[in-house]
Amino acid sequence: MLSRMFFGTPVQCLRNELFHAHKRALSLTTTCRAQPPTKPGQKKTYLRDKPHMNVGTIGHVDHGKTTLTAAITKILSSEKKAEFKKYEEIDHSPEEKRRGITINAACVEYQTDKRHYGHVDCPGHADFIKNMITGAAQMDGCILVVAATDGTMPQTREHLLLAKQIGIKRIVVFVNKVDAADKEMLELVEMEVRELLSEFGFDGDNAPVICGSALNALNGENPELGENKVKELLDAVDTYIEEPIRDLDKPFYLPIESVYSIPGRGTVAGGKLERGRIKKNTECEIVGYDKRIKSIITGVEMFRQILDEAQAGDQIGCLLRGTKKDELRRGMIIAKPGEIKLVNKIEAQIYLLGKDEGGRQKPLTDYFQGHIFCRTWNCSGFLEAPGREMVMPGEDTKVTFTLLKKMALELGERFTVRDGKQTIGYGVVTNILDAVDIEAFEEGLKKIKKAKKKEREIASM
Ligand SMILES: Nc1nc2c(ncn2[C@@H]2O[C@H](COP(=O)(O)OP(=O)(O)OP(=O)(O)O)[C@@H](O)[C@H]2O)c(=O)[nH]1
Ligand SMILES: [Mg+2]
Repeated sequence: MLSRMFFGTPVQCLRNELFHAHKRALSLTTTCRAQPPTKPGQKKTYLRDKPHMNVGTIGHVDHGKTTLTAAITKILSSEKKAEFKKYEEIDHSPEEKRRGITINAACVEYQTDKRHYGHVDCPGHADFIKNMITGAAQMDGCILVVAATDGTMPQTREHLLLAKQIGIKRIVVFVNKVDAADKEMLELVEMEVRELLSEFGFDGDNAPVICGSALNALNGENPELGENKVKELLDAVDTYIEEPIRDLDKPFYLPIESVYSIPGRGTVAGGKLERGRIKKNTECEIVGYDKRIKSIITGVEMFRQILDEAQAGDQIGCLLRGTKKDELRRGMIIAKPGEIKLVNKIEAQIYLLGKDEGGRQKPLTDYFQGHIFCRTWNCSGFLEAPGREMVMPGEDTKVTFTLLKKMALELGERFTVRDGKQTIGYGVVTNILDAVDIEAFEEGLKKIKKAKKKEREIASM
């Protein structure tokens, strides 16, 4: 039934549309684990015979994350455990840009003997950190790529900080470009990476560090540095990155990562199911950015295959009945109706990064306007630090945040604070406060700012 709804016989063109839409939103690739379709044109059903995990490549710009991702799929494709994804297919295509979606973290699918993986290739440039936050938010563990020719760089640090902040516990390191590096540098780079891991609270002493060449692996050259090292890396990922305990028994909770529409069929929202299970024909509510929208999930898919039941940890697309694409946006949450409280005022403990950690030069004062990034959403808000004149870089303190929109935000959730393009701190929600009227708050704020200006003018007379 579902396959007919998604791909009924009159809709050959929609199959293509869905294929591209999936490629765009979830970049779904292989079908190697699927049960074969029973009728031509029918979609395959996902076969859940191994644990599914989400990993990805992080690291400084140009250190070889996309090359490594392509090399992994190439090597596993020879064992029919992946479909080879060329470098150009993984990197952000003009198609993606033409369709007007933000440059997205690409996701490929592969499997080892032990596990089935969704792998996010995060863009490395600082401008793309916003997308890195949403892409990385889906990972259970990461592969940190560090070029032996450069060693650790500013974005190596920033990605490690974000990885820590979104709760990643274990990281496997791939020291790349060994083919082009001075051999004496290798030991130094390995030491430097281990130190950096420890500095950010990872187990720098025991994290596996594999030194190789993604380019050699991709080009089928020099197997000692290429293919063999990529296999070693995959073994390390299989053994060192632990399977997270999934919250299967809680009500479902799906932060939306991407939204697209299939003409004539409906709207599909994609993302990682954080908690619970979803079956088709489940009632849901889509909440966030001041909105609550009722809908019914009429179909669920993962990697272009139908799911009888999605489980926490799965990277899925949900077909939503009667919901328009324009009503939805990345960052909203699909949840059980009535389950989610919309919040615009919180108390939080924040840590403001010091100057030497890439943070602000100046202290923060009351009513500083920053941007909060949490799960897949981001929203502007005003910070107040009760009882304090200012918060210095390098300090941690209790603050309140008033957000401009009502969002799904829970006690204990972690978030990043950014000032423009700069990450300036991170925090954890310690209390949910009653929602405030934002218009009245902004009016009040104008008056306070005016009064403060006057005070300064009088003081300088
Ligand atoms: N010599 C050598 N070059 C490599 C290796 N891996 C990647 N490169 C080259 O390094 C450049 C950057 O590689 P990418 O894979 O695009 O790097 P990236 O980390 O994905 O870059 P961003 O996504 O822009 O951050 C390309 O020219 C690659 O061909 C390697 O193992 N050896
Ligand atoms: Mg890349």
